[in-house]
Amino acid sequence: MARILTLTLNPALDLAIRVGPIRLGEVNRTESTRLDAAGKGINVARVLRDLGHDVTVSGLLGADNETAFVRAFARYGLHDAFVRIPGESRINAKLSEPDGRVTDLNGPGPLIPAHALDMLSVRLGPLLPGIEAVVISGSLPPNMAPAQLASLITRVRERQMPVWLDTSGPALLAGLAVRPTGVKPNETELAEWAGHPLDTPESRLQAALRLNAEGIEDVLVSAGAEGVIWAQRGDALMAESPRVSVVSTVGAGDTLLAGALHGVMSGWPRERSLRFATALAAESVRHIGVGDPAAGDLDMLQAQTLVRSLTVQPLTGETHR
Ligand SMILES: Nc1ncnc2c1ncn2[C@@H]1O[C@H](COP(=O)(O)OP(=O)(O)OP(=O)(O)O)[C@@H](O)[C@H]1O
Ligand SMILES: O=P(O)(O)OC[C@@]1(O)O[C@H](CO)[C@@H](O)[C@@H]1O
Repeated sequence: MARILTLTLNPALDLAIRVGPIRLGEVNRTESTRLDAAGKGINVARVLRDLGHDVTVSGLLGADNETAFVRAFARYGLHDAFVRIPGESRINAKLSEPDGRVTDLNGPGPLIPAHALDMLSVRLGPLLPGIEAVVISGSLPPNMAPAQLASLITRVRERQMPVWLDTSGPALLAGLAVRPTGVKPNETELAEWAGHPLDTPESRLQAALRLNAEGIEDVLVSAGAEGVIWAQRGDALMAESPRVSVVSTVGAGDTLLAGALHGVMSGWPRERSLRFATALAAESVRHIGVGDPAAGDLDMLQAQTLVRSLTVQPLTGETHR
């Protein structure tokens, strides 16, 4: 199994709230609430660890409310290489309604001190030589410039190490410009890069292929219940998700990325990796939290996941299914 590092620059405590149909402006009684150490890179790490990898988590963690994170790292078997910064990591509220609608209220996170990224570099220096893949996931702290993310990616790439990126907005644009090995935008995030809506599989495919052509080897575009496109060096596969009843989609994208990377690191054919990742992501939406590789019906979910090739005509980019 592989040694993998995930970086979460702006982790969060996720407050998952299950509630009946929300009545805005009124008192709503919730069905359940729970608070978990999260943030995209930490979620990815949990799934990879459950899949048997040796996973180190790093990034920038607020020292004042670190206890829940430290306990979670111990419980999940993750090596803690987070740099502590003053203040508290944010709390993100996730409201799940009975019809499957999920509303995310994500905080900005704490401001980071001027020397925080230097401290992170120092921390990562001795770690990186033993690492086989790096995942950088989630938003940036409010005072971290997208260019600083780009230089972090570049420094890791200079060590010939694969870097997978999952972020959004200006950070995604800056990250894409320096060509990580792989990216996992959802359709909204990719649309920001493309500059127009990507509401059909065809438009998502075209955008993914453009990224391949610009030098990003693996482009995994998630589109919720509509499934996933995985474009690799101009050759694309599409997976249709199995139907499941939705409790919370929070962490589905992280589960998908972890499942795909697991396939890559295990040397599986891409079709197998995509089927596995898509089924595991569907498993995750049935409950709060990331996907569980030990779920008893994962094989059945995989059998219900349709993967097909999208045959690409190189010059026009026209597709035939
Ligand atoms: N309703 C659903 N039914 C089945 N599978 C789903 C559903 N919603 C999401 N998934 C699976 O999870 C994957 C990731 O979901 P989505 O596109 O919402 O990612 P995301 O926006 O990055 O999520 P997040 O940032 O909350 O982790 C989808 O491509 C799909 O495989
Ligand atoms: O605000 P960001 O960093 O973009 O996303 C943070 C977040 O929504 O992503 C995870 C789900 O993917 C959650 O655990 C977490 O709250």
